Amino acid sequence: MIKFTNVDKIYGDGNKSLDNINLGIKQGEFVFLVGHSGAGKSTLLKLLTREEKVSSGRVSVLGEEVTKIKINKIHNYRRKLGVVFQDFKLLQDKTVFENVELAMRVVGAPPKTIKPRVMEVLHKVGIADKHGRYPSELSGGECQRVGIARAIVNKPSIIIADECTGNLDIDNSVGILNLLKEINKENVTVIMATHDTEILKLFSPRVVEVKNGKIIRDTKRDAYEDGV
Ligand SMILES: Nc1ncnc2c1ncn2[C@@H]1O[C@H](COP(=O)(O)OP(=O)(O)OP(=O)(O)O)[C@@H](O)[C@H]1O
Repeated sequence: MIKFTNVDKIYGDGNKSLDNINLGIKQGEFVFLVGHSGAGKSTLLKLLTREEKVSSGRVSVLGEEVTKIKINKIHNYRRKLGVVFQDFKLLQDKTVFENVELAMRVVGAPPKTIKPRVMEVLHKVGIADKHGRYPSELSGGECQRVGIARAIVNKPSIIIADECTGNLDIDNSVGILNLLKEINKENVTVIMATHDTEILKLFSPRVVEVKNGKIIRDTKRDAYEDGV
């Protein structure tokens, strides 16, 4: 469960980037976050990852109040999240396998579990045959598959994807979306910020629209008002 309660975010310039956000997301939901550039989508996601802190209000994730997590405990909290980036953020001097492997090493996974798990997720995202390649030897769609493999390898409860199809053509975007849908079936919450209205037509998840820091549309709000 993710819950934003009366959340405001004001950056140093004094403008309200988020204005009284109230939003509840149940475990296992797939939510598209949409809105024009500068609407506040990334800011909302950064409050979840604790890259930014709220100015007022509360954000709770999986029973934890995110703003209250001490700095030395943030890495533990972030293990519950898998983050997928628009620009992939792969290490160029490491192979596909090594990029995903590193995500397991940094959380101290038992060494003998690493290889089988990395290969398992590379199979899942359809890129196992390219495990020895470097990112420069992959297409954009393939790079994003590696990005997703890295995000899921530690079995997060929540996937946060900020414009993760932003650098891809429509075919590759559909492939990535289908992959996220598959992952979502395993009760992983997926929150995906996107500009891409074509993608929204492909299936009907919950759509939350942000404008000038406020939620102006939530296709499932009625259904959730009582529960959250
Ligand atoms: N670090 C920052 N310092 C000051 N203002 C910021 C900062 N980050 C974002 N903003 C402002 O907050 C508002 C919301 O930005 P945000 O990046 O959340 O929008 P967005 O909806 O993700 O846009 P885009 O689709 O272009 O990525 C904008 O007015 C932006 O200029």
